[in-house]
Amino acid sequence: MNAPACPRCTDHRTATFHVAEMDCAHEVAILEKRVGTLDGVVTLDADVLSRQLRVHYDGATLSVAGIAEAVAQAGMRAWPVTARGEAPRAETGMPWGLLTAGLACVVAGALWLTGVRDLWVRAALLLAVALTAPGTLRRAWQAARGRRLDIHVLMTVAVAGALAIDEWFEAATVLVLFGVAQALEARSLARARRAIADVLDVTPPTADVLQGGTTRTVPVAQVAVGQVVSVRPGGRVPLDGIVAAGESAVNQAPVTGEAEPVRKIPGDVVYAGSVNGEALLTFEVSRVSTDSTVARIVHEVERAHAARAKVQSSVDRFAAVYTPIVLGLAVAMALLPPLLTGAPWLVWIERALVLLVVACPCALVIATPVAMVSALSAAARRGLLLKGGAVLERLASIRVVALDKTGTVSEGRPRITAVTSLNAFPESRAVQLAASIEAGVHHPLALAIVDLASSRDLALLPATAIQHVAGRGAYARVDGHDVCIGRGDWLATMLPAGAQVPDATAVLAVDGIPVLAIDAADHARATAAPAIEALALLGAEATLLSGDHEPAVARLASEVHVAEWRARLLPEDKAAAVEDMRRRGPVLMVGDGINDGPALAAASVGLAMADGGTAVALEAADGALMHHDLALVPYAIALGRATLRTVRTNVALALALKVAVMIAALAGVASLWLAVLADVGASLLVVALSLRLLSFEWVGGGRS
Ligand SMILES: Nc1ncnc2c1ncn2[C@@H]1O[C@H](COP(=O)(O)OP(=O)(O)OP(=O)(O)O)[C@@H](O)[C@H]1O
Ligand SMILES: [Zn+2]
Repeated sequence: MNAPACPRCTDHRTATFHVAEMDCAHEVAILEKRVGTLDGVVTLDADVLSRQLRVHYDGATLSVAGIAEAVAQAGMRAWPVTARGEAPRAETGMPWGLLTAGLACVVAGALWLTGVRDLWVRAALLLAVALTAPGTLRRAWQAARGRRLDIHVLMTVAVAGALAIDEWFEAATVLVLFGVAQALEARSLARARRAIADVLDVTPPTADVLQGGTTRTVPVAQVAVGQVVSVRPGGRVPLDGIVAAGESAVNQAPVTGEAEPVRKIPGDVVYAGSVNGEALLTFEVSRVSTDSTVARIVHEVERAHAARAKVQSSVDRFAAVYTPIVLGLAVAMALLPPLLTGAPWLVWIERALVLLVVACPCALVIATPVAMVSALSAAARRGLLLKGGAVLERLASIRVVALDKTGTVSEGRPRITAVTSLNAFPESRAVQLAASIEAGVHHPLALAIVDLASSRDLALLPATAIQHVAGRGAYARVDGHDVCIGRGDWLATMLPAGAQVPDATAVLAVDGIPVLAIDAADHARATAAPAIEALALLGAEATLLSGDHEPAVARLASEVHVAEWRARLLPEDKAAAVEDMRRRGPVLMVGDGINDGPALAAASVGLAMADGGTAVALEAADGALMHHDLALVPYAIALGRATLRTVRTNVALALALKVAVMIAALAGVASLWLAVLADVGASLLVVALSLRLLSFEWVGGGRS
């Protein structure tokens, strides 16, 4: 993987590690302090969900071993991850020790109830403690050595305290419950990771390469650009490429999210991860596997995981002060009542131990990343690529939506509706000259004008010195004349003062005299009107931005029921218009990312229509629509809101549970195992609620 250029390294490298102990905010904070400050480390991304640590460093001053060493000094172990998704330790398998310990607790309880006391009960409890304590003790020791205070240390202190005051039953049940909690949490997180990976992991591992008349099946990583690959009917396309032979309907939903299969004929682009339809296709590979569109999407989504949202940072900050405060409270609770009022020590120590367990902020910390990652994956599956939780967060607040007209709301395939000759210039000659320039220009209008000329059987004349001025028009020398075509106001500045330029989509001038007015119309996309209606349901007003002249913009606006529009904008005016709209609230701008880069950047959130993933669009914006479905615009806002709502619910639930246990502890009705149960419950609840976002659907209507 290429590291981004940065001035701080002479030898850029990026390494990814799996750190099994990194399951809470403490660990991340410690790693940031210990590893982040190492000589040669440029950036450090820690992802609690995948327990991965990504380090960008200067290979000249630091090595993978050096980083692993620093992690070890912090009391954790770092395993280098070589390929995506490869974790060194599977957290599955039957936890026999835990089951036996649980059974021992049940037996002890039963014996105690039936009146058998002391020896046997104690033996059963001892067995339970012996089976469960070592794991927790080892982790606590690692943490203590790295001067970290984590849940294992808290648990060890709590259990030691319980044993010290001769509460064997408490100690054993707490250890067993804690073991169950850890196992469940690991399992549900592993499930979350798998669910997310499944969404994104769509490319087959091998490709059928045609070489000298035979087909060889080789790993996709070994296929080079230019090789010819075949895909059987029903098979998955292994790499990005251009169809060389065959004709088939291809379902590219896994890549672009579009539901309908797309017909592919020779010359068309196919994307790795798409599913081939009814016929054999052969195609020439255009990108190596690590550079395919879907690989880039995965890369963006993975990078997005590390980009922290504001809520996440504030939750982490809160967790960082929460733990010491509750710990302080626990110490005060153990000491003050007995010292001040002479209350019995045992009672208050036991109550303080409960607080130690409540002090673990894990459920709070895990609340945000699981929700964010689930939402980002759900979006990616639908063809909406978002660059991180921060984007989701800003989407939630959107009040105004600016839509670029041509290519975004309209299909971007204008047809010429009228041509009017001016100053008695022959119309055919004018159309011929216009098409001769436009043949050398890349613009939707240019295509329409060339089409018009060919439908009238007008031959194109050679044009020299063609200049295209973005958002304005073009000029050239054609057949010995100075020919200029473009928007009226721009053309007026190119002509001798006082020239009469009519109002039209474009005007053609020959040797300084306007000779042809061209009117064009473009169809609205079928998805535009419903999307704008859905936006209204979400309380977001839509505004159309266009470089076209007023009548054309007004016509399209009324077709899709947009009350507000702005016409005759130059590309730089669009950015100013967005700035202006921001006074009314956060603005979402949707454009095609080519002429409207500045406007996308000026908006609170800029989404580009990437249509299969042009790199430009991905880089310029906060996200991209991988296919032309405007329904993704209201979906994005609804998803952002649902994500924030989930995060807030999660944090509130986790806090409420903890406060309830705290109050119960103060009142003396909470036991240690109840505290552990509340802690597990909170973590599991938070993960379960967040995973619901994986299947988030929004089609307009009540929710949100
Ligand atoms: N190649 C061209 N030929 C003729 N006119 C052009 C050309 N390029 C631009 N123009 C003129 O400049 C105007 C603005 O062009 P621009 O490409 O910025 O936007 P647009 O095609 O109108 O799309 P949008 O509605 O998204 O702004 C066009 O409406 C047209 O009048
Ligand atoms: Zn670097």
